[in-house]
Amino acid sequence: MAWVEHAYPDGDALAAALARELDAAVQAALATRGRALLALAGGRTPLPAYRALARRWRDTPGPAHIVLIPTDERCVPHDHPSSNVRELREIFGGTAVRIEALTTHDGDPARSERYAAAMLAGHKEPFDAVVLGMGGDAHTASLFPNAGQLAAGLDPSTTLDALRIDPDPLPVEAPFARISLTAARLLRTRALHLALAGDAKRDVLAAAMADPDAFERPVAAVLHAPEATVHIHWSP
Ligand SMILES: O=C1O[C@H](COP(=O)(O)O)[C@@H](O)[C@H](O)[C@H]1O
Repeated sequence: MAWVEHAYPDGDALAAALARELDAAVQAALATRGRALLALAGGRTPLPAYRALARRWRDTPGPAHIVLIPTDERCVPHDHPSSNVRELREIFGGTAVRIEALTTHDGDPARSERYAAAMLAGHKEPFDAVVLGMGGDAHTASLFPNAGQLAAGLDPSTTLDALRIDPDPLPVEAPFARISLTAARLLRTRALHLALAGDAKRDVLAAAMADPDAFERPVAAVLHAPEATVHIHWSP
């Protein structure tokens, strides 16, 4: 386990730096393997970085063979305001990337869980980069503390790439079942970034750094994973 902490004066600086990191990971993957695979968190914090990345890719022709997968998704229809895949499709519109959903178009949780398993079976290679966010309750992706499926989502030896998670209680701002990549799948990556903003989240992060109990604070599962180097990007 290792952490590299990057503090920025503001969200714009965080976005620019994270976009540069992701672009570099993608360009290296394209140069060596001819394709790139990223997993991208939902939520508000990383969106400016994705917009900066999309601008780069619109300005530079030819970044094809790039696949983007959400780290987690709310079980809502794809045109719903809370849909992470809708957000990614809007942001990366006009670029040559392919965006895979973790859910069926109608967002049905049971069908979506099966759909995600089948889709991810076609993407078994390590991610070139993963971007995680973190909630105020220390959830990451949709690995929520207290969810009935959390143990399965945290199991380091699981063969599952993704699973349904029912947050308990449901978050008021997005009260939906989720499909989340498992911690094991998230950790199968060449680069791991955690983006967060504000003093409150910095305090939650500090608690998770000090205590490896991932049932209490699921983000601890990646912070304390034996082989992982987590790049932590923070701005006020
Ligand atoms: O529910 C979610 O929240 C977290 C954090 O989001 P933010 O808006 O506080 O940045 C996010 O990482 C996760 O992907 C998302 O589904």
